[in-house]
Amino acid sequence: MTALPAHGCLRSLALPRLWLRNLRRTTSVAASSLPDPLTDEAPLPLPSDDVMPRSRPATASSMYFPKKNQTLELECLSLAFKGKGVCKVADTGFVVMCDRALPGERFIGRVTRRKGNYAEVTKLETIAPHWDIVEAPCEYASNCGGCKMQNLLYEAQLRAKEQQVHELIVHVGRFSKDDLELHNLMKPIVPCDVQYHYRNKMEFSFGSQRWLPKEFLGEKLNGPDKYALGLHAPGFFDKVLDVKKCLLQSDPANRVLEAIQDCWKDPELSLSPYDVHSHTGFLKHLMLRTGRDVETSLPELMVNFVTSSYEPELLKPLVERISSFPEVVSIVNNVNTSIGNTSVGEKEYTLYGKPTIKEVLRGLTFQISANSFFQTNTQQAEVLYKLIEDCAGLKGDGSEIILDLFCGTGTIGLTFARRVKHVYGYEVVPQAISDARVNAELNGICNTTFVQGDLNKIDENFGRNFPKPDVVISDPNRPGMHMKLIKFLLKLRAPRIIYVSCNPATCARDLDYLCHGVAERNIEGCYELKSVTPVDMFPHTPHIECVCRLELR
Ligand SMILES: C[S@@+](CC[C@H](N)C(=O)[O-])C[C@H]1O[C@@H](n2cnc3c(N)ncnc32)[C@H](O)[C@@H]1O
Repeated sequence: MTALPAHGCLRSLALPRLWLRNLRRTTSVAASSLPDPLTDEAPLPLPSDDVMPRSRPATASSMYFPKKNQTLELECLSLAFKGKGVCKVADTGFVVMCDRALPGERFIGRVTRRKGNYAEVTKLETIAPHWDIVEAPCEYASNCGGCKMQNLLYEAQLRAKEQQVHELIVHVGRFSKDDLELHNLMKPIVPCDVQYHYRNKMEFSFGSQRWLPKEFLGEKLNGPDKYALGLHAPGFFDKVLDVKKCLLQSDPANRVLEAIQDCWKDPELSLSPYDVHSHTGFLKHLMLRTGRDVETSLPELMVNFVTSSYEPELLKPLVERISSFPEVVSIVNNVNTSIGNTSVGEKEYTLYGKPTIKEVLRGLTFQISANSFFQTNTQQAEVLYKLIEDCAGLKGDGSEIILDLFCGTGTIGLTFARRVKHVYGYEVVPQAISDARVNAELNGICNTTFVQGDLNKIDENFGRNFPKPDVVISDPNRPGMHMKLIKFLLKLRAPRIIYVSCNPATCARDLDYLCHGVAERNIEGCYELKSVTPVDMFPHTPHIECVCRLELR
């Protein structure tokens, strides 16, 4: 594993700084459905999807505002969260955000939306390519919503991610630049050594409206040719880009995808994709999970068909075909009768083989069911967990208590269990908790307690069922921690918190609360931020993971 230099990359900080300046307390930024850390109820004043500009100093450019549909010549300066390019309108300095624009690129864009004091544009034509251009190896790269950065040199992707985290820690987390430099808080981003075929889980959608790239728009599609199995076209919930292969998943998973693509549209099978408008049709999603046979270390696959009703006879031809692949050890059917787009079924049926697959992480064996959370990049999860363990600084004498918040299937806590006295894990998904208990048993670990519960709804009794922890691991999903949990942690005063985050914006906000408090609520922070290490878990995508170490002051 090699690490890149931390700050050799901050070549375009000036512009993002402008639009991040007033972000932290804004309420008028892009709509967010996040829980509110301030009021416990209202939405959080932080954008979840985008980190958007709110106010800029009055300059000549602030007098300028482009009209909807206007075409502009633009230059991309940096990447913002979710991989959108932060761009400047030539001559005015006005800021626009553009999907798929990359730093250094000059292009013509059309204004699609005005939002507060900035605009969103769609790229029409590149005038001069971005710095660090490379050829994207995937044939779908320019149209697929999955990997937006495949044509950006990997080192440049890392620099952009590192820069984003740095910006958010300074401007949302309110850690001064001097503090950061002084204490050398910001660690270099940890790259991902394997940049393709790293995902152990992919979820494809069946769609009745195949999405066609611009160049094929004139083509007339009839009957099953209109159907698609693949990834949603960016910005469309109802249009699906038909894909035969995805370079992010394993080779066996690609062989299964190809086999299903080969036959599912055959009219003789009478299979129909679910239509999200009319709410008719059968096939909703195809989830492919790759695990490992613990004896042979060879890949083993779970195929999960998500359907709108339980009709195993309809799935039989597909099941027969894919069960002939030696790697396929589990075929399940999640039946979801709701009109929503979720892949979790109200009921799950095993159509072939076992209901679960296994994977090995940090020397432990984990059982994974169709709907349980498991780190999606197993190889990089090894790196992530090692980093978490290093940050936790365990004594290793079996005396310490660990509180593992948002524990999923218990993977982090379980990998610590042999070195500590006891692990207490909390998680909202009941199936993940039962998997965590099975995982403890599977590995002969007896010093863990996993409890199902919603950490957004804790009350004053929370904390009575476990002793004061020496180390808290908190690994929330994208909305970050609820204010109730932040208040609890500030009262608990555990000596160390390791905050693991997949959303650097909410991470920076929560670090701010834990360290600086919330003045308007009379809440005092009591932690000191010791380090922030970005980790690239998902090359070619805008996602960034961070591991942060906090010590009680
Ligand atoms: C990023 S995952 C981390 C899982 C685990 N730490 C791991 O490394 O595999 C976040 C977990 O938080 C759980 N979660 C989300 N909201 C929650 C809530 N309000 N209360 C408790 N758990 C929650 C999710 O189900 C998911 O398992």
